[in-house]
Amino acid sequence: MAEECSHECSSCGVSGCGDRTVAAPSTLETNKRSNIKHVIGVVSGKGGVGKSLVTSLLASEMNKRGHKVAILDADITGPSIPKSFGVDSRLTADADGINPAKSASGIEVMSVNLMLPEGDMPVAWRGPVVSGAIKQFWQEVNWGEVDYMFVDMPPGTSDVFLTVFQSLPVDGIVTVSAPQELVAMIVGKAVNLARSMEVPVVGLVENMAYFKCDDCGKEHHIFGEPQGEAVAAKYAIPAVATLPMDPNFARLVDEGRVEAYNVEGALDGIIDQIIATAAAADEAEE
Ligand SMILES: Nc1ncnc2c1ncn2[C@@H]1O[C@H](COP(=O)(O)OP(=O)(O)OP(=O)(O)O)[C@@H](O)[C@H]1O
Repeated sequence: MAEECSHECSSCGVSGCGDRTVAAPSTLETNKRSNIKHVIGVVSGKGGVGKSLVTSLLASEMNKRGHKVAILDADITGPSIPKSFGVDSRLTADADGINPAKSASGIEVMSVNLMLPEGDMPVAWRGPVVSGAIKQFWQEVNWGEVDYMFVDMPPGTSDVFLTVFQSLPVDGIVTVSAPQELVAMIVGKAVNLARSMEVPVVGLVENMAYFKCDDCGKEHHIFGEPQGEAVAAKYAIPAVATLPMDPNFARLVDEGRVEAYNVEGALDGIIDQIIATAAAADEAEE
């Protein structure tokens, strides 16, 4: 404990103090038209590794299993979810709040890009404004009944990361990596931050792990040997998935038809783990 302790643990910089108390996160209420049962954050320690693509695919796979699914695009300054799903309709609102957009298969989507006059307008907001927007998406959108909400997080472990974990009742995170050693190390930062906030890490997706040659069928490890299994073992992550580098991803994202991609069961283990984590959370609440 610091020599002159003010008992203000939240503002104290002394590490390793045995008397530190961590304030329980006070999650925000949603509006009366929302009943969001489970929230899964999709994170990556680094930009451009395919986090938004994985968010879209996880949401689509969960939707295909018959669950009601929504995506909150918390990547406020680099929002790409509406484009992936071909959603560009103007949002409507009523006395209760903003109505989310809906994808072709019925996934609800809320993103700052749906509020801009033009999709290519930049969003150069400072951290607190970004955090405020995410809170508004949670509180002021008429989400309705949602079994699983996926939150596409901004890359890295910024203050927005903390906002989401402190304001939304996140059940677990899925972390996305590409197979470079540095990226794997960065995954560790996101995992450790989530754990320090007592949020379980339910899965690791190693994206762009290989490229399969159309002609000979051989798998080429363009970014080096896959290391998802090793990283998952190191951080005790229960489910691992591997996705190839596939031009069809980029094409379907460009066409706004990400839901049409067939992942051929590659994400089943992670989807199962998300459902198991949600069931455990429900049981603990009862
Ligand atoms: N496995 C893949 N095969 C081919 N293209 C991919 C793959 N994964 C992602 N991409 C493409 O790479 C680009 C970046 O992907 P994405 O936007 O999902 O990354 P991100 O991690 O969310 O980026 P940021 O953190 O900057 O938002 C997109 O154009 C996407 O279509």
